[in-house]
Amino acid sequence: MGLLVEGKWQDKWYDTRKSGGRFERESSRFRNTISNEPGSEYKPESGRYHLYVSLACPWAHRTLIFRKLKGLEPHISVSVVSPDMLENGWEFDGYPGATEDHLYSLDYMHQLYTKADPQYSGRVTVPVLWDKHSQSIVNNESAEIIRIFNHAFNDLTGNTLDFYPAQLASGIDDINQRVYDKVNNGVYKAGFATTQQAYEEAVTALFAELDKLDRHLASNRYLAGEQITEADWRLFTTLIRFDAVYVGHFKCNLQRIEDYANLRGYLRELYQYPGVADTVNLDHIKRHYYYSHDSINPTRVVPTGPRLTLDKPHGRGE
Ligand SMILES: N[C@@H](CCC(=O)N[C@@H](CS)C(=O)NCC(=O)O)C(=O)O
Repeated sequence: MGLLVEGKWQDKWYDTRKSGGRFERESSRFRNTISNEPGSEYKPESGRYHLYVSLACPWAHRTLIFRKLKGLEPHISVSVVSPDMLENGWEFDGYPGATEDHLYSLDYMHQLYTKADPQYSGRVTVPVLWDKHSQSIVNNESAEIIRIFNHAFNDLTGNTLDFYPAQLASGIDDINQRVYDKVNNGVYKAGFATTQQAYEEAVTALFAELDKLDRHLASNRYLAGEQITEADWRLFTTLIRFDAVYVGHFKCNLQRIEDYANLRGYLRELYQYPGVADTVNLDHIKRHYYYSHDSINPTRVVPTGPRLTLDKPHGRGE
């Protein structure tokens, strides 16, 4: 675990001293888009782009789901890093279910960042959407990559499924903001807190939001109403990791998703949505967190359980 400083790798854990033990996520640096607009540097073309992901990472997982549901697999290739993120950060080490770096046979993700910008300073995160033509990073912010996947390649794929429809956009944005702050990032704030107070703040806000979402799902099939949207997929990648990792490793243990009357079935339904289960790798998920964060789990022992019920009937149609 570390970061790049002016292009040089340094092995450092998150510094929470200045923020009262609170984990603060750095914003992503590469924020370009892909479009057919005149003057656009990055045009939607088959075979031109490559996605770098970890199957463990909830942010990268969003992009894999959109790649799958939007029919982009034949057009955008993928490399999968090892779940073990150790002193060199994300790497390609032959772990089962991971791949090599299909483009450049690099050993480490930080080498990809310095290929894009030799003076790069900052964290080396996944996902990364890479342009093979200019050999640069198009975007490394998952929230933007899924928006790109949602529409930019529609002419190429003929897939017009829309997970961010204009008439629901402002509602989706509001949900995303709450879910990001309290749930998606909330579990990290709880898990990486280094003071009791910072942990309690995060865990209290997290479960208040989960309670609220569970109540909402008692009378609504999905977060933004009657159709699945981006807001659901963004919540899904945290929920699928929750009982297996966040309850134990990040101490988010007031209750499990399995104990929520509505979130339980909702999670099963999204997991059972055609194609989605193929994007879920629970071995990478458990291994990454329990093995990589040795300041939280110094023995690196990965738990055997829990037994999950993701394939059981979801009952959401009723
Ligand atoms: N805002 C980014 C966050 C991505 C992110 O933080 N990914 C984690 C993995 S789950 C990572 O690569 N962390 C490495 C680090 O922080 O050094 C996004 O959503 O794309």
